[in-house]
Amino acid sequence: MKLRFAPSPTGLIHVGNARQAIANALFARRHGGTFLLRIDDTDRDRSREEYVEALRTDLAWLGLDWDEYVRQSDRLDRYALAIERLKASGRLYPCFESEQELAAKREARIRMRKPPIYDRAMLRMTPEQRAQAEANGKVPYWRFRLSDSIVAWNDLVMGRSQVKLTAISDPVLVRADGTVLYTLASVVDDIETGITHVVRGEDHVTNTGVQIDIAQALGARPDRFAFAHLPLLLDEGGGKLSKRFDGLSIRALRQDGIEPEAVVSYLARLGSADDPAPLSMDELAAGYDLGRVSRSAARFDMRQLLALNRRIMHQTPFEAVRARLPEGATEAFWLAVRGNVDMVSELRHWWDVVAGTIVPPVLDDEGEYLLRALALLPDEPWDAQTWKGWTTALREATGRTGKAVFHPLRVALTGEEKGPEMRDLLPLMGRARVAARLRIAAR
Ligand SMILES: Nc1ncnc2c1ncn2[C@@H]1O[C@H](COP(=O)(O)OP(=O)(O)OP(=O)(O)O)[C@@H](O)[C@H]1O
Repeated sequence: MKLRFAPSPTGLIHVGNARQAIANALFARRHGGTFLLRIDDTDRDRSREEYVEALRTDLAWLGLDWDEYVRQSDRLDRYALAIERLKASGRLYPCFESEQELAAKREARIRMRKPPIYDRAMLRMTPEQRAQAEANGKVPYWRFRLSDSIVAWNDLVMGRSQVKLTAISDPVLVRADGTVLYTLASVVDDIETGITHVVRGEDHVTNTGVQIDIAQALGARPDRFAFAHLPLLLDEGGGKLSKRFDGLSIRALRQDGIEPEAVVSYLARLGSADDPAPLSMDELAAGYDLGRVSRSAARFDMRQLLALNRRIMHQTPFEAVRARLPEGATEAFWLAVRGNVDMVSELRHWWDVVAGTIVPPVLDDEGEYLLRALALLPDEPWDAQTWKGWTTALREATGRTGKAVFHPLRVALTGEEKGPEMRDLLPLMGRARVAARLRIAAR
């Protein structure tokens, strides 16, 4: 078994693209198959080297290792052979119509209530007419003559699927400048690199019908590939994701401080019969089943991702995050705060609370209480019992109970209404810092 993820390097990959990469990687891992990363860079105008690097980095960050790596731009000679073969069998035919001519024909067909597909006029061109066109300086581009048939397959996600080829224009596979289009390059690669399962987005369903036809024209058996089309992922407003707006790019999530395990766990199960849970790649792969993926579009929900991220951080040991913590942060700090933040990037604030400077609020009505608290502040050394001892003494001295005891202290010392246990924060702050903040807040 062999699978591939085949992105075009035309922008930063987003969560929708990543969902396909994860589906391929997990399916391959589940069945002991091979996972190939293929860079579909035949479109020279839109492909950029920096995006090739970016997608390798982003996939590696997600923990998706590939067993093989292929670039379409390295395989142009293979496509040239396939082009010759299709020309020789008469399946590729030269075309000379300009964009304007095609647009005019389309409009005419719409007026005549005919489907606006290519009319195959060039297929009926005589050799003399072709010679005449070339003598006039025209260079042909090449279309593939589709079969007059319905192509059907058992989709591993969508179930029985079919594409009626007579309802589609014969696709252009070679441009006038001789460069090959993705539609052909992809088939040649899938055949020659031994791909068995093509798992990709629903946007490719029509392509699949066409590509099965091309594969057969190149000598492949009709059942050469198994197909799975996953529904597209939409943004929170139900809009389309795009590589050109990088709000939901993998890069942006990484820079925001989200854990890769959270992204993978979330995307692996989003829009499936299984609830997202914080699981390792092996655990996810063990139960991965394309049959459990829903057939309708799924929406990306940042709150769900953050909830998962929080759960993952809660389980993460100090050593695993150490390098990403603020400089000087200790294990005690990590254990105190990890259950109270959605992302590692929020830790900066809590590090300032315990080891740096914050601007504590002035608590107008609590001045007297805070000064009492200052007077009762125990001497160091401090430990996890210090908070209890201090607040018990305060309760007895002031007659206060419940929230009225703790809340003014929390706000004065952290500047926040909520947060990690004060019991854990207090020893990290130390007496001098606590005393200074009480004085400021009491003013
Ligand atoms: N919103 C989406 N949800 C799920 N999968 C998607 C989404 N958009 C693209 N894909 C899938 O991502 C994979 C990589 O495709 P590709 O690199 O062509 O992405 P693309 O976002 O469509 O980019 P481009 O605009 O450059 O064509 C394909 O399997 C494609 O079906």
